[in-house]
Amino acid sequence: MTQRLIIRNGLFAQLQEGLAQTTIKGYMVVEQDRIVYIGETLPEVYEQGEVEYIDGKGLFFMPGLINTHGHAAMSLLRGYGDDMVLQSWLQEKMWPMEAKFTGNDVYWGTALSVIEMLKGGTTLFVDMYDHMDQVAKVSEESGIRAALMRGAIGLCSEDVQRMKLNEAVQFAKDWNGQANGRITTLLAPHAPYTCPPAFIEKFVEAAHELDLMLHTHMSETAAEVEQNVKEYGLRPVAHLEKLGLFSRPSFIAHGVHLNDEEIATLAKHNVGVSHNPGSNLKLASGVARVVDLQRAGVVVSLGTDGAASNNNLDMFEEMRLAALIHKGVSGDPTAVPAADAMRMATVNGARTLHMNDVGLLQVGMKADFIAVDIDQPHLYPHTDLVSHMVYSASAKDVQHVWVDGNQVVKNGECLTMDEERIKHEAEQCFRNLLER
Ligand SMILES: N[C@@H](CCSC[C@H]1O[C@@H](n2cnc3c(=O)[nH]cnc32)[C@H](O)[C@@H]1O)C(=O)O
Ligand SMILES: [Zn+2]
Repeated sequence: MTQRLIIRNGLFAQLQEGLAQTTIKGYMVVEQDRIVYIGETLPEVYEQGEVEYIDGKGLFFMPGLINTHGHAAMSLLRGYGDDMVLQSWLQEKMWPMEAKFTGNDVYWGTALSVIEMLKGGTTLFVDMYDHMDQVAKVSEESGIRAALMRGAIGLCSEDVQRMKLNEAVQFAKDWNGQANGRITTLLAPHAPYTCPPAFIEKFVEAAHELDLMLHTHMSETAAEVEQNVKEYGLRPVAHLEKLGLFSRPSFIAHGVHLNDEEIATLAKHNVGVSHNPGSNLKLASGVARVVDLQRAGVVVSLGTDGAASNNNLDMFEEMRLAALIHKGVSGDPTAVPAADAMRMATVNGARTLHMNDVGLLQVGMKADFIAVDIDQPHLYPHTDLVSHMVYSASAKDVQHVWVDGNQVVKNGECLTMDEERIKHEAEQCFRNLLER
C-alpha cells in the first residue's frame, strides 16, 4: 500500500441524502485505509510526499456494493434444483446436499462466490452458513470485508442444538474484528420456522452477553406466515418480538409478507430489511413492500441470497430489479428511483449492519470503493451515471476494486485470489458431492 492514492479526473458518486447532485467531478484522496479528501480541486498539500496517481478518465467511482444477505458456499449448488417451491427446494434439494458439505467444500464454494463478488464490485458481504471458519479464512485471504455468522437450524435434538449454539458463539468470539477489522461477527438463528422458540431465546441471550447483532430469515413466504400463526398464534414479527430478537440491533432477510402493523413494529425497533428481489422472484415468494417499508422509516438494503436461488451474485442486477419491480407492482414509475436503488446497495447496507464508516464516498469513510468502466456503448452518452449504474450496467463492467485502501481487483482481474484454481476446485467439489 502506498502512503497516498490520488484519483484525478474522476467522476464520483455522491449519495448522501439531500445533495443537489449525485456525482461530482474532480479528485479523491485515500491515505492508508481512509478517504481523506474528495472535491473539485486538489489542495496542494496532498501532492507532497509519496503519491500514487490514478487517472479517472473513462471510469465512474462509487462506494463498494454491500450484499446484506447470502450463503456464499451455496454457489456449489448453482443450477442444482431450479424452479421449485422454497420448502421442497430446501428439504429435497439443498439440505441433503448441504449435509454432505465438508469444510473443504465450504472453503471452495465460498472462494468461488467471493471472487465473483469482488470482481463484480461487492466489497462487503453478509454470510450465514456453517463451517464458518472456512468462510472467515477466505474473507481474510481475499481482502474482502465480511459480516459473518454461523446460521443454525434447530430442527434437531437438544444436544445438537447446544452444539450449534456453542459453535456459533465460539465462531463469533474467535473472529470478531479479525483480518484488520474487516471481519465482523453476528449471531443467527436460521428462521422462526426452523428454530423452536427456546432455541431462538438462547441466541438472543448470547447476543446480549457478547454485544452482537442478530440476523434471521423472516416472512419469506405466505406459507411460512400461516404456519407461524397456526403453531404459535402469532405472525412472525410479533413472535420474534416476543422472543426478544428485536431487543438487539438486528435485521431480517426477505420480509416479503408483512402487514402494516408488522412494518410499524420493525420501524419502531429499527430492524433493517435485506431485500432479495432476485431470490424472491425465482422462488416466487412474492414481492416485498419496499416502498411502504421505506415510507415507515425501515432501512432497506439489498442482498443476493445464495447462488442456488438467484443464480448469480451480481449486485447491479439486484439494484436494477429493485428499481424495476416496485414500479411494476405499484404502477408508479417514480417508485424506487435510481439513486434510491444505489443507496439500498451501498449506504443502506452499512446502516443495516450498524456500520458508520462504509457505504459512501465521503471524507472519513473507509476506502471501500469501485471504478466502473463507462467507456462502453451501453453506458453512453454520459448523462446520468447513477442512472446508468442501476439501469444499464452489470457486474462485468467493474474495472477496479479497493477494500480498506487495498486494491483487490485491477483491470477486471482479482489480485488476491487464484481464479483458475478456484474454478477447478469448485467443479471438483460439486462432482464429489454428487458421488458421495
Ligand atoms: N446447515 C446449518 C444451517 C446453515 S444456515 C444457511 C441455510 O439457509 C438455507 N437457505 C438458503 N437460502 C434460503 C432462503 O431463501 N430461505 C431460507 N433458507 C435458505 C440454506 O440452504 C442453508 O441450509 C444447520 O443445519 O444448522
Ligand atoms: Zn437466505
